Amino acid sequence: MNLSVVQACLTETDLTRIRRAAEHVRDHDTDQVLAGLLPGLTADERTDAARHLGYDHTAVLVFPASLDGLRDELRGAGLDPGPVAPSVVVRGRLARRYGAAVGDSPVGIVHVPVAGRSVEIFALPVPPGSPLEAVAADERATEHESHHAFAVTAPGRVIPAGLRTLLTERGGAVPDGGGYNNHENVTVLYFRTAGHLRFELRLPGRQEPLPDPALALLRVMTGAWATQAVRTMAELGIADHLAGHPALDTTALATLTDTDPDALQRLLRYLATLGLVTSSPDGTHRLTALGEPLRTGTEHSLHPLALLYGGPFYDSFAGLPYAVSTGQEAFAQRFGKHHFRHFAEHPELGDLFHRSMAASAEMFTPVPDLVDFSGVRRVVDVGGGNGALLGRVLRAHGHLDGVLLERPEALAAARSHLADLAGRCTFVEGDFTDSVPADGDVYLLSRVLHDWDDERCLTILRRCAAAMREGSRLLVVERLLPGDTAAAWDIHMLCNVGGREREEAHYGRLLTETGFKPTSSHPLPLGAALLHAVRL
Ligand SMILES: C[S@@+](CC[C@H](N)C(=O)[O-])C[C@H]1O[C@@H](n2cnc3c(N)ncnc32)[C@H](O)[C@@H]1O
Repeated sequence: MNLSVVQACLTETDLTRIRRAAEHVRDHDTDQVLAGLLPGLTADERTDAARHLGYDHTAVLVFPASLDGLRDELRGAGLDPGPVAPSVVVRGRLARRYGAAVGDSPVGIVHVPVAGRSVEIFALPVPPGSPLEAVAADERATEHESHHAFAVTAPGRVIPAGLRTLLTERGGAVPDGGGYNNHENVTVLYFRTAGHLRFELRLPGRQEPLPDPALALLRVMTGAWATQAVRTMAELGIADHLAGHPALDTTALATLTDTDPDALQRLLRYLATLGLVTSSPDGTHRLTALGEPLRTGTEHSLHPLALLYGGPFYDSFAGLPYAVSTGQEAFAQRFGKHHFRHFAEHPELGDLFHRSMAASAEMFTPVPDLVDFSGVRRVVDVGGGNGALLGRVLRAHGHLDGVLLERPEALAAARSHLADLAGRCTFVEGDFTDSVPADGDVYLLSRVLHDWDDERCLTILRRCAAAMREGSRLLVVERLLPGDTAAAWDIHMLCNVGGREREEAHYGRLLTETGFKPTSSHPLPLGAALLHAVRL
């Protein structure tokens, strides 16, 4: 009987890959590994993350002729390997990738300590001449199993959940499976990065697995269903009914809303998954904090926005591919004209638009205190809408008077909103691309420039500059890129309005080119900012 055993026989290529992994572990700290994997994270975000997780190991899959003698060979290469154990996870992944080719081949796992961390070596035995040589060649080329691993040090669920959100939503990592390992009492979660690298998060104890990426994508894909469910909730006045009658059951709500009880029950079940209502086991429903702004008549009600985004702007959003292909707004293609003209011809839509703009007027709250209005007599609001901003400024500073320039159809809403300021406010019907009222000390341009392309913005700003005295001030309110909110509204501008959201520096260039000096900026609620400029 031949008692000789096949020796491990690591190839020079695999030994080099192991040495490289060891060098990486030795030469990189947590921040550097995070930066390499997720370049989208800011330095501050990496620093925050590194408070709760540490770079733990780097893994590499190698292909010795046999698992026997593997530790000796690694010792011969100057490493100090621990015992070889079977790896069920990597074996399973290889079997799924290569099917029968992997057959019953075992996969070993051995840890080699390096500088307080380790290299995790997976070994799939590939005897000379075996069909697994093709698997080895493919895996060496693709490095599917190579990854870096971080150990989360924070206990509990709150910080691990926050880390997962940071890595996926800010870092762009995509969840790639994982599970609970009861031998080590750790939950291992795998991720892929935009650059096709893999990493692993080792969390203490048993943690909820991340949603399957396909499920997460389905949730994104069906966002239109959520928009329509919210619009239906708004149209039926469900928030008002639930707020007015605590603990309504479906039958009672169906009577109040004149709806089919079964269909209403199904809508409420979906709205509950969106977090807008909660339903008790006794069959009654309640409004949640998220659903609360859908009530009508409250100070910052979002009810009109739910109707606008679920109504005309929803119809035109179906034309987003057209807008992206042509750079033209889809609203005009869908309704035959620019939205300001379309709304002017449909007063009920115009009214809805102005009430919708007022719905986000919360962003104006700090403005009266952020600006020094001493020495100011007149404030001119250019394209002032229903006067939500001008009204706030005039009510906070009794010595000011105001002028509001608007399109004719918008002035009625402004007159009604500013009725209490009648003696102090003048309403001017006009077109800001023709001229702007003179004789103001401070000019407001709130959410106007984002409606237009650069060329039209330059015209509007030139008309302002022409009307303004040297040294008078211009205040611009806009959402600023970069930022998730501005990125979303930028697509809305592209598709529905024909304008765009911009970075602060972009507004700076437009202002400088038209005779202004940008001086400062302040963040406002709802992702907006107040930009100050002086007329030179
Ligand atoms: C997005 S709204 C902003 C309204 C208001 N400033 C605010 O922040 O709530 C833009 C406003 O510009 C007005 N507008 C559009 N074209 C205009 C024009 N050519 N001349 C004057 N106002 C115009 C619209 O009627 C609309 O009220």
